[in-house]
Amino acid sequence: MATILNGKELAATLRAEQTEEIRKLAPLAGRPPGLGVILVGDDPASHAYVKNKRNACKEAGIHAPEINLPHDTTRETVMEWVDKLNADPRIDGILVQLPLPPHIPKDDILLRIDPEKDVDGFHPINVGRLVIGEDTLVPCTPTGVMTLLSRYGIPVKGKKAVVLGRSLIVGKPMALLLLAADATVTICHSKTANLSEETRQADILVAALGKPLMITKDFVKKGAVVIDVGISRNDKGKLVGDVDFDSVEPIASAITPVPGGVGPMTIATLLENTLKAYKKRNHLS
Ligand SMILES: NC(=O)C1=CN([C@@H]2O[C@H](COP(=O)(O)OP(=O)(O)OC[C@H]3O[C@@H](n4cnc5c(N)ncnc54)[C@H](OP(=O)(O)O)[C@@H]3O)[C@@H](O)[C@H]2O)C=CC1
Ligand SMILES: Nc1nc(=O)c2c([nH]1)NC[C@@H]1CN(c3ccc(C(=O)N[C@@H](CCC(=O)O)C(=O)O)cc3)C=[N+]21
Repeated sequence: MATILNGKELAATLRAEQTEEIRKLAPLAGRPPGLGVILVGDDPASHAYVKNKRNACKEAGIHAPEINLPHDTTRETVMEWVDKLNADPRIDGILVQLPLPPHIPKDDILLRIDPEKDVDGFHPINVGRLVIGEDTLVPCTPTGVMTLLSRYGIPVKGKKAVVLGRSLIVGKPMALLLLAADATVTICHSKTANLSEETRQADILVAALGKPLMITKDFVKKGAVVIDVGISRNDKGKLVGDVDFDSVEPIASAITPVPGGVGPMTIATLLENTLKAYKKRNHLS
């Protein structure tokens, strides 16, 4: 019987802490924190994420204007909106929802965001700072995973961690954070020769593939900690992760559910990063 790592519950606890902190800081700064969100097109998964963010910001007292742009918006228009949010003194964080439509080059947009407002941690300056080991804004999902591990008292130092996936948004920063926490880290991807041979070595296994239920018990060492980042919808429209929870849970020592695991921690961390940028910009401790 594995410990279920309840991200939903922990995220609610973190949000309560954030709400309290914002209540104390807003009078000192003369305004609440601000998070500007740019959403291009009408990808339903993106809208669901934005809706959850909206509710979390409202609850915590974060000013969170949303810029909804049609699918056929030009690169220049998105750039102009980024410039406006960069220049807006009430805005501490900027999030451009990914994926962008194919005609808008993602790298150009991410490069335009002021690194001090880059609450997603995707700007090359912030990626570089993370690699160097400087304190900076770090991508929300992997940071949320580290918070989940630490709040549940799961040791990372000296453990063998295997990360499945190497994206900018999850896999790569996840591997860097585990490395910074003194794990021995292996990163696997679609060209990895023998995936289950690698994953069966893992004390901590993080799946961020986007392949529904691919990770069965055959990929998992007994007693491993299993973190499921994947979010897909099955044919009934239900959310499922990359991990086959029913087969893996009996042999794992701890495991995250989907939904209710990593997803809510991503949103709690987005608020945390917004708070971090707000405090820095206002010279509050
Ligand atoms: N819970 C949350 O808060 C979040 C969840 N997600 C979810 O996490 C998942 C991953 O997202 P993201 O990182 O953006 O996805 P990407 O598609 O950008 O990356 C997927 C990675 O998995 C690798 N991969 C795919 N198939 C296989 C395979 N069969 N064997 C080995 N490696 C494979 C790819 O390898 P290669 O590089 O070789 O192509 C790639 O590195 C998605 O389900 C997404 O919805 C994402 C962000 C936040
Ligand atoms: N610039 C940018 N930054 C991101 O961080 C980013 C992004 N673009 N694009 C899309 C992915 C995906 N992502 C999710 C975060 C939380 C949930 C989440 O809260 N999930 C809930 C359930 C949500 C529901 O019920 O629909 C859960 O897992 O329990 C889902 C998905 C962030 N991403």
